[in-house]
Parts: sequence; structure tokens; C-alpha cells
Amino acid sequence: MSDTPLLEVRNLKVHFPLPGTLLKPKSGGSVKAVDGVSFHLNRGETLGLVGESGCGKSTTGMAVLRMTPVTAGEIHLEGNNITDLKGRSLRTLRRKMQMIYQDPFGALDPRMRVLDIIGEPLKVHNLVSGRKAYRAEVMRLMELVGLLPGMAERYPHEFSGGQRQRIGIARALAARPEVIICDEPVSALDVSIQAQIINLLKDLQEELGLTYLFVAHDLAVVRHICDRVMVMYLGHVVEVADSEELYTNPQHPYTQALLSAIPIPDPRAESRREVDPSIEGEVPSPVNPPSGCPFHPRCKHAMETCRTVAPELKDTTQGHAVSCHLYEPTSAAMPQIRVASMA
Ligand SMILES: Nc1ncnc2c1ncn2[C@@H]1O[C@H](COP(=O)(O)OP(=O)(O)OP(=O)(O)O)[C@@H](O)[C@H]1O
Repeated sequence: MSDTPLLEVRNLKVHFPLPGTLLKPKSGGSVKAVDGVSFHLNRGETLGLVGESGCGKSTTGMAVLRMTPVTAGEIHLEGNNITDLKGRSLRTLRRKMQMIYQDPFGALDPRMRVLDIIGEPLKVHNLVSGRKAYRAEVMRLMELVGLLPGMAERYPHEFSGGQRQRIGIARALAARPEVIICDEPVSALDVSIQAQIINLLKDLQEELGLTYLFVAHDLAVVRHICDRVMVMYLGHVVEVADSEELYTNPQHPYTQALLSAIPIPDPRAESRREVDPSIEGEVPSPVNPPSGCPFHPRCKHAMETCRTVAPELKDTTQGHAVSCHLYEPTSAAMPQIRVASMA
């Protein structure tokens, strides 16, 4: 892997005006969906982006793709600032960054044949010339994702969920992208199919040298596919580390709580598992964020400190960074809770 990140995001903010403030933007109120997120993505790696519903994962992915307006911050692809690209440059960028969507049922146009769904990016970005080359390229892509070329004339409703997700993957690959944002690509699929799609994504990455930003709320899935994992909470990154390091040595109380909620496949171990109570109940919303420390009720710091000053993301060991006022890299680690084994 190269030392220069393929993608770099610096202090990204995406704030949406609250309903009712759209006509009077100065009247205040906004949802801080993403609020100062920084990360990098190395060529050929998979970075997981995890957190509970509403923490800003999808918005981060959409902002990186320039599909949602960026309030502040910078996005760099291959060293070029792409935050304000427009027109033809933005179209070129769109080819380099593709998305695989969560809902394989809603993401495909039901009136289009698979041939045209997968082939559309070839036409839009002028990647092949002539009908024959177009058809041959679609067939190649179908084979690459495990679909029979004979299915090219069919419509999306004739396919299962897993097959539809394969169509979505082939369509993303057609553009020959540098980065693929996988937005919960398996959460709408049956568990048995999930593993097939995860393995397909891994194989394609190896074969084509792809780079993934893998958005998910299922921490068990993320562990199997990601090299590094970044944990988000209410628009902020609270911890980032190599995958194994994060799962075996989580430092942030919120990461520890999230990990405690992963079910254990062994029924006896599962019956002994203790879920951190702070993770139970209603998922916090950025529309009405919790009062006090937004990160964890066990935080001993003055509540207002955490509300008014976002904790800095501090490096602990190499590549492992934590954002919490309580965390002191030089002192002993923060109070640990027991982390459920995933064996
Ligand atoms: N276009 C929008 N206008 C207003 N608010 C929005 C918009 N898009 C997202 N939000 C809000 O921003 C917050 C973050 O949403 P986002 O979809 O990024 O979260 P998420 O972590 O991906 O959640 P999920 O896993 O449920 O998709 C939520 O409170 C959401 O309601």
C-alpha cells in the first residue's frame, strides 16, 4: 500500500437546517449530522465506519461522494481537493468514486434490463465504443460478480436480494472506480447471503485492488472485512484503530459499550454476556442531542466541557486514536469493561 492516502477527509461538517428554518436560514437550528470528522483511506484498504442509527455514517459517505452539500471541511482524492468541484470535473470524480447501496430492491430501476443497469456507467462515462464492446463488457462484469451472462435481458424483479446486490456491485465496478463506498451493503440480506456478498467484495478487492469505505452498524460483519475501523457517535469520530486492535483493546467507553452488545454465537457464553446499559434504550439523535456528556454517562468530566468542547482525537498507540476528555495517553487506560468474545 502507498504511504499517500488515496482519500483524505479533514474536519468535515455537514449540517442540515431543521425543518422550518429552510426559508429563514439565519433563524438558527440545524442538525449536525457530521460535525468535524477527519480520516484517511489508504489505497487497497477497507475502512469500516460504524455506529448506531443516525450517527452520521451515511451522510459522511454521501458528502465524500459529493452527493450532499458540505458545510465545512475538505475532501482530498489522490492529493487533489475535490470539495468544491463542479461541472465536468465533478462528473469525472463521480466515475472515480462509486457507491453500493443498502437496499438492493430500491437501488435498481425496475423498468431497466440488467444489461442497461450495469452498462449505464459505461455510456455515461464513455468507457467503451460500439454496441458489441458494450455488451461484451457487461457480460464480463456479470461474470466477475457471479451472475450468468444469460441473465442480462432480465429485469430486477426476477432476481433474489443477493443477486440484486451483485447487479449493484457490477454497476459500481463498470465505472472502474478508485474508491467504493459500501453503505450497509449486506444489512438488508439474509444472514446466509451476507457472507457470500462479503466474500465477493473481498475477492474483488484482491483482484482489482479496490479501496472500500464500509459503512455498517453490524460490528460483527465489519470485523471480517475491515483493515481499520472508525467509530462514530452523534456526528463525531470517537475512536479509530486497526480492526483487531479495536476489537481486542477498545479504549473509548462508547466503543466498549457497542462491542458489549454484539451477540456471541455460543449459547452458554451468550447467556453470560453483559450488555453495557448505556447502549440500551433509545438511540440518541443529533436533532435533540442528550444533555451532559454526549459520549458516555460514565465520563467523570464536567458535563459542560464535553458539550461545549469536542474532545480532540488523541493518538494512543500507533494508528489507534481516541476522542474523550477522560483519556490520557500517558496514564493507564480508561476504565475497561469486559468485552464480549467473538469466538
Ligand atoms: N437531508 C437531510 N436533511 C435533514 N436531516 C438529515 C438529512 N440526511 C440525514 N439527516 C439527519 O442526519 C442524521 C444522520 O443521518 P445518517 O443517515 O447519516 O445516519 P446513519 O448513521 O447513516 O444512520 P442509519 O444507519 O440509520 O442510516 C440523522 O439525524 C438524520 O435524520
